[in-house]
Amino acid sequence: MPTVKNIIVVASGKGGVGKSTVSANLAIALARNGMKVALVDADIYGPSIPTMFGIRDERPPVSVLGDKEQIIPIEKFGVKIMSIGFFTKPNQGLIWRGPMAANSIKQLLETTEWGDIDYMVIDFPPGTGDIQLTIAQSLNLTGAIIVTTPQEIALADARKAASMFVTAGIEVPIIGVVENMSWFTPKQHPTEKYFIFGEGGGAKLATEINSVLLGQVPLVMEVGAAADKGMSVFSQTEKSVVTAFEDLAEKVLSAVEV
Ligand SMILES: Nc1ncnc2c1ncn2[C@@H]1O[C@H](COP(=O)(O)OP(=O)(O)OP(=O)(O)O)[C@@H](O)[C@H]1O
Repeated sequence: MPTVKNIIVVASGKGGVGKSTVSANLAIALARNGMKVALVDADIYGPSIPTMFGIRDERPPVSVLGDKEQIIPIEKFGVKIMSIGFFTKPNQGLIWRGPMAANSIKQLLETTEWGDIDYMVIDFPPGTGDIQLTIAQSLNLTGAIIVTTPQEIALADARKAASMFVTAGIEVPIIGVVENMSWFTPKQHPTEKYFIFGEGGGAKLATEINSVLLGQVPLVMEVGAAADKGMSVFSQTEKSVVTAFEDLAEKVLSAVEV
């Protein structure tokens, strides 16, 4: 993909820790900074990006140039989006084996007409399977962001995901760790923080893997509601999450220059 300057993968060990939420809102935040941004949903067995962007029923058009067919990504909130979810029936899971799934992602990336892109964010499936390995080995990745909740069981899996990137032959720099669902602040008690999943886990992981903590995203009910309705968190009244993603984008912009 010669027109794509930087490819950043967002990975986690455990599922459900907020990897897609971080991928989606990081992409939107980078676009709000004037960057040309693409978002690839590589979470092939549970693609949630189309729902999060409210584009689940859309089908990307195909452009034909001579004998070459290219898929045009769907654009929303300033981000060019591609997902295997556009090509599957809702409620129907994929039952592909790893190599087939990995190849379909590769093909999807190669046949999409991206245009000039400053940052491509790839939302990885959780864990360290064939898809992650194939993408890490075949694309020239700029770096990886590890998402975790502060909970020890999430951290244990996040360590494994991080170790994949430092394995010989893969060697993708880890840009940093994002701790999601860091605390909960009830509306009635705006000065209080409840550390539901524990405290300091993201920072601990960052130190262990010789990296940095890029940010902490609080647990906010509207985040889940916005995802279900296909709304950006940036349209919310709850500013703590907006600030968290703006800060994250700033850190990524200074760590990975265009
Ligand atoms: N900070 C947050 N506050 C409230 N809800 C959140 C937050 N982050 C994520 N969620 C919600 O938690 C659920 C899981 O998030 P998400 O889909 O981003 O996780 P994931 O790690 O990508 O999961 P998987 O890879 O297993 O599909 C979603 O319903 C999402 O809206």
